[in-house]
Amino acid sequence: MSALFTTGRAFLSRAAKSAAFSRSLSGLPTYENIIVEKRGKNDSVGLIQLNRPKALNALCDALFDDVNDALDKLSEDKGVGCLVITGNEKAFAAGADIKEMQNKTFVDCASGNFLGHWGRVSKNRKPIIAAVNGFALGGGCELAMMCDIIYAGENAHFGQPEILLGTIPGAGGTQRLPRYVGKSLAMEMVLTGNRINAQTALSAGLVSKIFPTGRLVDEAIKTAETISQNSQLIVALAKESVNKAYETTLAEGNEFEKKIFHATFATADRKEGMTAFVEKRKADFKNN
Ligand SMILES: CC(C)=CC(=O)SCCNC(=O)CCNC(=O)[C@H](O)C(C)(C)COP(=O)(O)OP(=O)(O)OC[C@H]1O[C@@H](n2cnc3c(N)ncnc32)[C@H](O)[C@@H]1OP(=O)(O)O
Repeated sequence: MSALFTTGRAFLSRAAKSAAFSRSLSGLPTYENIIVEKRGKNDSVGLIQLNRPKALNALCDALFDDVNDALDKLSEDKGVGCLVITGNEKAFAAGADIKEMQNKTFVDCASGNFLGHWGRVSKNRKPIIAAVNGFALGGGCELAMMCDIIYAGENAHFGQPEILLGTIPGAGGTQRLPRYVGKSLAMEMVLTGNRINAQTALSAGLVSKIFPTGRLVDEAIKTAETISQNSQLIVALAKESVNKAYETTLAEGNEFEKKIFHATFATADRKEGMTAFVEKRKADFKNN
């Protein structure tokens, strides 16, 4: 399988430059601005690599359409249990495409719901890990925060520099960043445009682990593989329940959790998990 992937990768990077939405050797579509592969044991991890290196992966509309389409395809794939989004070693993403935004008017933004389609990332039912090397600025930082777990490479830098462009974060930065790092640091970042490095991001709780730059993606894939071995059904419920903590009161969140917890007892996977423990064997989840 790994030989096929090597071939597939070489093919993808050439194909990605030519026709968008054609089919690759692995059966996944190829895109103009991203590379999509399946990795890990049994192809259980969907890897999306942002691929506009000359523009430091600036998030133009077309790139985000590619990301949304790939997420849809990977979500429909029953063999894929977890997704990883990454960039390259210099940049995860340097933000929304400033050149594309430069001449937009208020009417363009409001009538076209500018950036509205970005929010689909956070609505995906499968868990998503952001593997961030280099710059994660503006929309890049916001994209990482839409994911469920953020791992950073040692050279990662996070920031919300929109203030320096005369605007404010528009894809969740003012809402998610304070929830991750607290009000004071979030305010400092949003009001000054200053960046934080990987170490600060770790101590502030924005990322959960730091890895050497060259190992980051493999480590993210390893965690994604571990998640993929669990019941996809229960993983989706667990993700929904954790995310509730950011959207509701403690009392409502606890109520929601209890209902979901009780609901797991209606699944075959809950029965299998507990039976496997008692029988001292590995659980064989069927996602039902
Ligand atoms: C979501 C919302 C609401 C807002 C946003 O995200 S606004 C954007 C926020 N991001 C930024 O303000 C970062 C902008 N970029 C930079 O400050 C720098 O590029 C850098 C510090 C990340 C890296 O500097 P470096 O000197 O290493 O590289 P550059 O020569 O500046 O860039 C290389 C190449 O990439 C183009 N680039 C970089 N970022 C963007 C961007 N966000 N949009 C469009 N293009 C971008 C840059 O223009 C240059 O290309 P050219 O040489 O062809 O101009």
